[in-house]
Amino acid sequence: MKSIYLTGFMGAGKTTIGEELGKALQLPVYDTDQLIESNEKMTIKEIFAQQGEEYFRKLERKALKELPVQDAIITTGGGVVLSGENVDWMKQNGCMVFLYAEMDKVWERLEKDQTRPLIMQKSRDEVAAIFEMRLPLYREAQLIVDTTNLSVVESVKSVVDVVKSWEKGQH
Ligand SMILES: Nc1ncnc2c1ncn2[C@@H]1O[C@H](COP(=O)(O)OP(=O)(O)O)[C@@H](O)[C@H]1O
Ligand SMILES: O=C(O)C1=C[C@@H](OP(=O)(O)O)[C@@H](O)[C@H](O)C1
Ligand SMILES: [Mg+2]
Repeated sequence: MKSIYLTGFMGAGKTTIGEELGKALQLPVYDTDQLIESNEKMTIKEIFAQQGEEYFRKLERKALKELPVQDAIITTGGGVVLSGENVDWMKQNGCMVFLYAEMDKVWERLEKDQTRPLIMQKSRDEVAAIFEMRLPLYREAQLIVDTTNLSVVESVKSVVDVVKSWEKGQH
């Protein structure tokens, strides 16, 4: 089976839902941010601070391509869609899923977060502008799941359902 790529804005729950999805489908889970942090021996926050966002995006493009395109769950960072090359890669090699959560929900979860450089010290309006700018990029996904009012368990179930029916249509 083709790998499942979870995409969506920061705080949508990609990393959390991906872990549980891996257990449900008995597939290994890889998170691009975690791969980058372990390769670089630095946190995402340190990479942004010391090397800048452009450098991080280069590492992100490389990490995405190193991960298996078969039989895996890949959880991505929210900005992976900023590269059209990444979007093409996910859609051509696997199944790109957009985990949507409303801006209010995202803000509630991340307002106090100190690990995400693009959220830290930003106002709600500034984060909302990034959110709006990215929405059309996430909508490129083959599948969309609205997790705004779902628990992690319910989100996993929804992703399993939509992916299973998508797979049937592939044959
Ligand atoms: N469905 C959910 N319900 C409640 N909290 C959630 C849900 N999904 C994620 N969270 C919480 O939101 C925060 C961000 O989740 P995370 O998985 O890191 O998101 P992402 O990888 O998309 O940025 C975490 O604290 C996580 O526990
Ligand atoms: O949206 C973004 O540009 C980013 C999202 C983060 O991942 P999460 O979406 O898992 O928070 C991480 O890759 C980095 O801080 C940049
Ligand atoms: Mg994450």
